[in-house]
Amino acid sequence: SPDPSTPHSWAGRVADVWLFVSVGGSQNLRFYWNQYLSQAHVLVFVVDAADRPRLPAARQELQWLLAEDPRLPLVVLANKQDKSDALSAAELHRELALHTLNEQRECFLLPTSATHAALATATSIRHVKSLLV
Ligand SMILES: Nc1nc2c(ncn2[C@@H]2O[C@H](COP(=O)(O)OP(=O)(O)OP(=O)(O)O)[C@@H](O)[C@H]2O)c(=O)[nH]1
Repeated sequence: SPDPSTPHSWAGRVADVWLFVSVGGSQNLRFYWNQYLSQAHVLVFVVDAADRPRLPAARQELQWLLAEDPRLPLVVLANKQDKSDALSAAELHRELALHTLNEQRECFLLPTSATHAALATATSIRHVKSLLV
């Protein structure tokens, strides 16, 4: 059985458990988003990079969320990269105005795809999730 006096004890590892909470993006759920922020260690914001008409709304929602916590690290996933009309990570960086974030904020922007075909690739959204938690 694990020795609780060692730094690698089972008891120590319990404290490292991560909880990944996926909160829906539909309009009626956005009201609750900020309630998760106070206990969050990182915000993962998944954007449909192929849905150009809704990018201004995504930018606004993201900026509102970030205003709640100036230090919360941010990971933006530029999802649906399998679609030919998807914006690249660089284009999404511009559309979401990520250059306007304060310099203390850690921000990572990653191209992802959540399709079955992408599961085996480096940009699989599942791969990114396993890197994070
Ligand atoms: N082509 C493609 N379709 C995707 C990808 N990710 C999600 N979809 C599709 O997009 C649609 C919406 O996906 P959801 O996962 O329900 O979207 P969501 O925004 O997480 O939904 P909520 O959690 O309710 O906000 C579904 O039909 C998915 O199959 C992707 O990377 N590529």
